[in-house]
Amino acid sequence: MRVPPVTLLSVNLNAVAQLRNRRNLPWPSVMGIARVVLDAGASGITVHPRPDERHIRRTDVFELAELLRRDYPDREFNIEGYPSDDFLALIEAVQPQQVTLVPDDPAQATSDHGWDFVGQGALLRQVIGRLKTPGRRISLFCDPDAGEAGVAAARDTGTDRIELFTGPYGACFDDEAAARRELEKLADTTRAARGAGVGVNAGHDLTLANLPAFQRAVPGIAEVSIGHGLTSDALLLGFAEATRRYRAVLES
Ligand SMILES: CC(=O)[C@@H](O)[C@H](O)COP(=O)(O)O
Ligand SMILES: NCC(=O)COP(=O)(O)O
Repeated sequence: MRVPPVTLLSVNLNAVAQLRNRRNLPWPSVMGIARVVLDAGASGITVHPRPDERHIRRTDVFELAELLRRDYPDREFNIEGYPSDDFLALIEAVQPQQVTLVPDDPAQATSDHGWDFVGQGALLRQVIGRLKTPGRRISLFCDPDAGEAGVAAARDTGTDRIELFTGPYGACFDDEAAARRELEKLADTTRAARGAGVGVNAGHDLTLANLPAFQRAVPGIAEVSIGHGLTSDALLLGFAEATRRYRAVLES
């Protein structure tokens, strides 16, 4: 598979929506921050609307889709979630360019594992058959140690890409040896995926501190989606500067 020229940055706005939802007020504005990060060069916007609307609301999803379509037609909308009936209907109404399917149950605090591609293969094949259109790619959340067997089972679902779950790597911020071991798993799974013709995205707990080593050790990533870390940096730097710094790492 051809090496992507540069790893793209999709900014996840869940954390911005979560801050807004502390009050029944419209700020910080999810749409306003979307504009700032897109103007600073983000290649797209990611959201993971959860059933309880604890952060991103259904209305945000429609407004962001309209913003991207109207003012940023060259950028992508990536919507993540478990393929419930409500989620599938939302995707069909909004028509994003990428859908990332994640095996979360509704009560889950955050995403913490990838799909069982064998055990849930039938479900995934059926959902992907329904969601995949010429203008839309599908990505499946994937454990870092999926390896060749996992990737082969993922490919059999018909997915275009996998998204590596980088949470365990992010959790090694104070343990270099453990971080190296996580990077090896991520690199092995990426090699296997690319060898099988499956594209690779990555995300969860990536930060300005851990992204450079990830970039060096795991080449060939098409896109990273980053929210929590970038939002934390933006509290100090502002969203435009934070976006530029993440892009600079990805383009170095
Ligand atoms: C699919 C994934 O990796 C998650 O990182 C997700 O987008 C984050 O969800 P929360 O913002 O709800 O923790
Ligand atoms: N798919 C991962 C994502 O969108 C962002 O996760 P995080 O940076 O908020 O951990």
